[in-house]
Amino acid sequence: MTRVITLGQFIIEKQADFPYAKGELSRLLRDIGIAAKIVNREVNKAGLMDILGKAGSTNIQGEQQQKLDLYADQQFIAALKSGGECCIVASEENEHIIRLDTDVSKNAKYIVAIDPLDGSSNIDVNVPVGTIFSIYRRKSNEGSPGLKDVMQKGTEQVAAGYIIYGSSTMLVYTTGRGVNGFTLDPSIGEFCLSHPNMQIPETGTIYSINEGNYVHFPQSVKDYIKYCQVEDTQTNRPYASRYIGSMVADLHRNLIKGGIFIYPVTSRAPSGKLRLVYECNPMAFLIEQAGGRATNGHQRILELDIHELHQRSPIFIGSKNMVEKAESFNLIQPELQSC
Ligand SMILES: O=P(O)(O)OC[C@H]1O[C@](O)(COP(=O)(O)O)[C@@H](O)[C@@H]1O
Repeated sequence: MTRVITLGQFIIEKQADFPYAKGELSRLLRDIGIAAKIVNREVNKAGLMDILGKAGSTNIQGEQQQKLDLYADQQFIAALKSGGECCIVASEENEHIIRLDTDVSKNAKYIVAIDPLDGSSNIDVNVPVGTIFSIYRRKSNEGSPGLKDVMQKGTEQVAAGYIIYGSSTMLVYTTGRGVNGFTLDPSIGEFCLSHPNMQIPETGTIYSINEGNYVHFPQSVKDYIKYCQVEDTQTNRPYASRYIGSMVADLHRNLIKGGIFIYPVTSRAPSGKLRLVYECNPMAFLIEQAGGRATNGHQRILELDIHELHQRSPIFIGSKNMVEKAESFNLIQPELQSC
């Protein structure tokens, strides 16, 4: 009989990999797991609860906030606050950083950047949504931590991952030593190791991009889409077009099957749509740890400088060979691309 390894057990066992670890990161990952279970419970019965639909407010991105966006935001912040291992949260749903200044948290070592509910446009239609998280070690030793502790390059992340609320609920994360996936077993209320050492295939036959924006894409992106659609059995083309509209769900599929996910600049979104700090950086860290590649068309996402908390970036992410191929279409500096 195969041994069931729960997330908690796995985290403790892996703690030995970090000579300096005193359990804080383990406890922080545990807290994220707890909040994920609470959010999962509401997502699963969303149709029965007054939790679908708009909340009537907009976030800093000018997006209509969904009730579930706010619910998930509150649950993750509450779990991180009571856990005491996190001193600052940066969330898609909050314009400013949130200082968790309880007696315990204010001296905590870690910063969490989070997209509490990714794929908001899919909430009401029962299509998989997710949560994306990124963890940094606090830089400032004196005084209270601040924005500069959050505005670290993606290369500084100590851990990152996502939760996908789909046909099953999974938590997939990395601490810089590979990627592991855990499936929630509702009968015991535990995330159990189901996908050890996940590796994204070096190449694939799936491309994910919102082709509804085609007319707004730069010529180089249009050329790459055409390349994906050309008949060529040698290279298994045409590729299949798959786009769920939840970054977590599209990347989870590509992580398992191989593929490329693209959200480029467009004439309507000259810096792209997805947010660098809590969407692009955590997914780039995870996909790179699984053997893939993530760039803004020419520069590694993880090396991009952070100027603003809710900064956006174009992203080309997934199977290494496919991203390199896309880059060969002269995907030059985003701001220089004519749309
Ligand atoms: O509808 P579009 O423009 O294709 O955008 C879809 C993308 O936007 C997102 O929904 C953005 O995330 P949020 O739902 O967290 O705002 C991604 O999950 C998805 O990949």
